[in-house]
Amino acid sequence: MKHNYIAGEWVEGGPAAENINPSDTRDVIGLYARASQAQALDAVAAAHAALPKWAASTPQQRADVLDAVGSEIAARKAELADLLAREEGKALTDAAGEVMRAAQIFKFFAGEALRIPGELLASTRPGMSVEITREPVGVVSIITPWNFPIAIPAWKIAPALAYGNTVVFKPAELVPGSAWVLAEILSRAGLPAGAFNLVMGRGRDIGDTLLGDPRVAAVTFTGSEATGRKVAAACVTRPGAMAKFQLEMGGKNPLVVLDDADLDVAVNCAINGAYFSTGQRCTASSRLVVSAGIHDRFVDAMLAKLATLKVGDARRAGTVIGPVVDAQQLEQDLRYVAIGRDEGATLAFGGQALESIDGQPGYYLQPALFTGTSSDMRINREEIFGPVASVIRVHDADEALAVANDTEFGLSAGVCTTSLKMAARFKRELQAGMVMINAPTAGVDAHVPFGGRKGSSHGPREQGRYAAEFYTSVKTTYLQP
Ligand SMILES: NC(=O)C1=CN([C@@H]2O[C@H](COP(=O)(O)OP(=O)(O)OC[C@H]3O[C@@H](n4cnc5c(N)ncnc54)[C@H](OP(=O)(O)O)[C@@H]3O)[C@@H](O)[C@H]2O)C=CC1
Ligand SMILES: O=C(O)CCC(=O)C(=O)O
Repeated sequence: MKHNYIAGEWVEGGPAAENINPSDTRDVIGLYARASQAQALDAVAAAHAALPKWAASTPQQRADVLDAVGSEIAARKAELADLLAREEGKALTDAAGEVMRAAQIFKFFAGEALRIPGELLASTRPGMSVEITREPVGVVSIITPWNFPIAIPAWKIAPALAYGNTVVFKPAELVPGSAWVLAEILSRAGLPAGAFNLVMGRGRDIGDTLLGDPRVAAVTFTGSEATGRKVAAACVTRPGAMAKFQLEMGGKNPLVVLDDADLDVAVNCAINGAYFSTGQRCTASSRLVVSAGIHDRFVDAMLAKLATLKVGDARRAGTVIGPVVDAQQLEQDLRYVAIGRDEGATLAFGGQALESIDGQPGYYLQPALFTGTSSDMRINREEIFGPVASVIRVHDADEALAVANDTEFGLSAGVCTTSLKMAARFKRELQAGMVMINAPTAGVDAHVPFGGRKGSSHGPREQGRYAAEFYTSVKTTYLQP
């Protein structure tokens, strides 16, 4: 059994949870401990005790730790990609890309640790100077979802440590394997005991401690909107000081295809954005907003391409779309397929669950495409989080923009066009944190800000040097010599 890592020790105890392979549900990857509330409290206490030491570490010490972690992840790319594909169901090539992204994120923040910025300004008062510096926030609780089992933990843990904070990390219950390996790598990287702690276990069991303990100064969360709201409420209603918090939640991301788009580019963007990683990305293009002049050609080309996408075991060569992550998510996807039909949308492709492929029982779903949909349908308003996308036909660019922005979310939005003028207009007017022009709405660079507007995100951006806004506390010092 794999144990939790608290105060520099692998701590035995607690019930075990099975980690199941969604491509073959007979395959138990391993047993992982579920932390108790007492263990979560121990982890918070350990992070709190380690804070003075790690906060006082030099930029070079921090850079060395993060660089070593990045190097080891990269060196073990094939092994970690295989584990990730096996526990989450992402196709192996996508899993390998995610592992390398995690390695690059640690390397990036190794560099950032060496250039923590400050400012020196003249005061408005004679003889006075004003210095602006950044200090660690303190103990950070990191709560991550199952859909990016190593990249999302990396883009929260690496900046937290780079800026001198200590960490209590709770991965999603469904994917403890990648998190455990990451913790094992961190445990040998040169951190003081307690600076990094892993508590696997269910959010509903240990969440209260990770959010409510007054020694936790900040909480960073990625997951569903419903849980995000609970996290926010707990951070502001707890006794004593409120916790600083950052939330990355859902998306209902539009990809607009205008009449002048290059058809191949548009179809490739839509297929990648809507279906790769089994559509289980908060940046997925779940709404394809297509103008009338290209609509029929686009739909025909999508149907032809969909027929070529191989659904199967995530680790088998040739698989493009792996299984859905678990039975509950599959049920949710199928429920939305039924809702779409009931709402009068045409199911133009897929949407059927396949109980097994090549004799392997798994959570397989044929990617689904709805046509003839409208913006007010539930399938176009609620996050489905599976390989299910809808086409919304519009008359022109004005209507496309109105429909694209007609959502309570605002994470990513794309447009396919060959017109520079249209590209500039959509860049300006799309209400989203990230705009993709002739590129899929999903799949982002590791060194630039990530995050959204409206109901998708709350708090400062993640990633790139913008991560400093969340993981540091600004101090303004007035100095009169
Ligand atoms: N936008 C995004 O990036 C994502 C969106 N989703 C959406 O969320 C739906 C449900 O997926 P799910 O994984 O259950 O997402 P959740 O939002 O429930 O889980 C995200 C993380 O929060 C933890 N958590 C759950 N409850 C609490 C709590 N009360 N206090 C503290 N932490 C908590 C979870 O732990 P545990 O795993 O133990 O429950 C997990 O680590 C999906 O169907 C999808 O629609 C899911 C993943 C990512
Ligand atoms: O699209 C990406 O590269 C990142 C998506 C993501 O972070 C998410 O789905 O949670």
